[in-house]
Amino acid sequence: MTIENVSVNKSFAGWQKQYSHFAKTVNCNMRFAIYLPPQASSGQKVPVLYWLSGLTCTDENFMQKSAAQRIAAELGMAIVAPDTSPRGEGVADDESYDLGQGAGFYVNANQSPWDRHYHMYDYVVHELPELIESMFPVSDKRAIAGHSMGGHGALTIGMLNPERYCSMSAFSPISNPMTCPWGQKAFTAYLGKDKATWRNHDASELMREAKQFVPAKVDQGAADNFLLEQLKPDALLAAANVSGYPLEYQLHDGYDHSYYFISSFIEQHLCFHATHLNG
Ligand SMILES: N[C@@H](CCC(=O)N[C@@H](CSC=O)C(=O)NCC(=O)O)C(=O)O
Repeated sequence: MTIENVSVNKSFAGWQKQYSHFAKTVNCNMRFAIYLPPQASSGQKVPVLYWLSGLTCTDENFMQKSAAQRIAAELGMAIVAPDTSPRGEGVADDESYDLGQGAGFYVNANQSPWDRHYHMYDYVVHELPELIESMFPVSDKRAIAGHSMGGHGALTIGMLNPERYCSMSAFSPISNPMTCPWGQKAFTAYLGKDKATWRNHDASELMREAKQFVPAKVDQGAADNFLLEQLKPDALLAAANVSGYPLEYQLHDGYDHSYYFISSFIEQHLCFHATHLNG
């Protein structure tokens, strides 16, 4: 396996790096960012938080805007942020911001033309952790978190793979994609019309049926302009109520959908994950 280093910056006595590599699950080159805390330079294998970003993002948004590095350095936690879709000239795309490149939705597409590259679920769950755990001084203790489309990805991937993740969290997740415009558009394109397949990638559906409980934390801004039409946290809360899922949920007055919200509460999320990764 070869990976190409794209950038290196020292940050809080650790290292912020970007790499590019050919990923067989998505059949194209992918870029990811990794923050390695100082503990990783002294021979210690550190646990990893996988961060999934939202629509229009790359591997860079979270690393540049969340202010997570200082806390990750203190906690001794690596953070890995993959891109949000396959990319490149030969990769299918759409003119809109909410489909195609930058909008992979963390599923395995089974519909043409998306099925040639859009296997973000397999990339995030299997290929990327395998690479990270073989090339960097990290342990196989994993947590997963994300924002909006990435919050949907983190919650669904966490619940579908309870044995692989110690904890999961989300900011402003698309909580019930089967019933919102972003989700319906992406699922129709990538997964076709069969709603049984959609259900397997809908956090509210999975939470309602959950039998194994991956520790979960969700934060939502009350002034988020996507709240009612796209995010639907009430569906997730209702589902948690049915299954008895111990979901930690907080609604925050005045906060919107932006990284200003994420950077205000990222410390709480990293501490939540550290408790479960080190427990
Ligand atoms: N029309 C907007 C919508 C894109 C947007 O708000 N993206 C969010 C995630 S939304 C759900 O997945 C985001 O994180 N943007 C990047 C950022 O750095 O803030 C647009 O095209 O901007």
